[in-house]
Amino acid sequence: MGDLNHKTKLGQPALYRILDANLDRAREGIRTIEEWFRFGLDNSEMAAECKNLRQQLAQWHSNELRMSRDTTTDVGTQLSHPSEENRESLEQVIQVNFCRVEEALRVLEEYGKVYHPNMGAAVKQMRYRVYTLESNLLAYGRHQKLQRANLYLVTSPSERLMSVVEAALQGGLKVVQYRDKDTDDHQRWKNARQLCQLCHRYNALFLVNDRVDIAIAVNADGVHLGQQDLPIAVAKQLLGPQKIVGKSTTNPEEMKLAIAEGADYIGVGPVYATPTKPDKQAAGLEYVRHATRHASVPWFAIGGINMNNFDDVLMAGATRVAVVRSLMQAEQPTLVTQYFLSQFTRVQTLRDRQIVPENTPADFS
Ligand SMILES: Cc1ncc(COP(=O)(O)OP(=O)(O)O)c(N)n1
Ligand SMILES: Cc1ncsc1CCOP(=O)(O)O
Ligand SMILES: [Mg+2]
Repeated sequence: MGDLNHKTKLGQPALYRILDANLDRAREGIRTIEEWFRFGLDNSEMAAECKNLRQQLAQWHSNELRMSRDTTTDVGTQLSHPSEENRESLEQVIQVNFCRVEEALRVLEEYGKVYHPNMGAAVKQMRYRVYTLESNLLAYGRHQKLQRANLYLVTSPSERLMSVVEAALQGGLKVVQYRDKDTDDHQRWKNARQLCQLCHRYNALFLVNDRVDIAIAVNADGVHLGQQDLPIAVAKQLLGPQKIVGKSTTNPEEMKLAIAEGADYIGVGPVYATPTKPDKQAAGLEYVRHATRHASVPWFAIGGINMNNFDDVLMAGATRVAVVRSLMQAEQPTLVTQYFLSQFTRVQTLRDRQIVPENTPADFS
């Protein structure tokens, strides 16, 4: 094992060099993450937390530790892995830097215990704060994706399940819900796992209908609950606060309650009668107009929506729509997705030019 307190060529203990290198590593990693919070996300709260962590680390970075640095004799400076040279996306940059910071903090925590009686505990606290920051970032990213999504595919059992979903994702779809009332749990779990991986490959959200347990098992982005399912608070307790919980509503009272209970988004419908939910009465465009005026969370008009009546739903004020058959039964799901998305862009352009008023249903009757 060698002499643990042996001196380096410059007469400094190895411990100092380890602490110095890892304080640098942690601070650099946090700075990299901080820049993204500040310039990429415009999130001052998360940027401030990074700054605070950096400042706390700086307090441990004493002159005696800095003086121990000797890069010329550091055998580690020559060691690099090809994967360190390539970054495929900004997301990967952030992920890699979180790993780097967490590793460096773990090293500081362990060796810090030898250096100063308070260092191990202080760094441990910081490590947990970094974990919290990471999970807040994940939650923030999920909610951003939800905010930006216009089109939502709710699946139905199909032999073409994976290929239809992938085709829609290729068309730009950003939210998918796995809904399957017929299959056994083992197959449900397998489908959900495969769909979850597929959606994440396309940077899309993946939610599970009704089943919190399956959502947890496959690490889905969240769950969609109906009026008869678990309460939102219970689902959030099980899933964790960073996941998305959506709720179906069919009338203004259910909408008010779902929002008060903390739904991250709501389904508004069925707008039209639909064979996908034969026992539900249509709520009509009137309910869409109500949502346009009163919903304070993202909401998706759902039920019987297709390419023919889509414009009516948009003109009633919907800016987000969920469909089952229109995509699941489409011969060319990519093209249908692109069509729906292009119509959202068209109407948004009209709204921006104030040809169609913002958040007010256009009355064309
Ligand atoms: C986006 C969205 N909105 C509404 C529903 C319907 O949910 P629910 O009322 O629980 O009915 P089932 O889908 O479980 O039959 C939904 N799934 N998604
Ligand atoms: C799940 C659900 N919830 C309200 S309507 C509906 C089904 C919508 O299916 P489709 O888009 O095929 O009419
Ligand atoms: Mg349900």
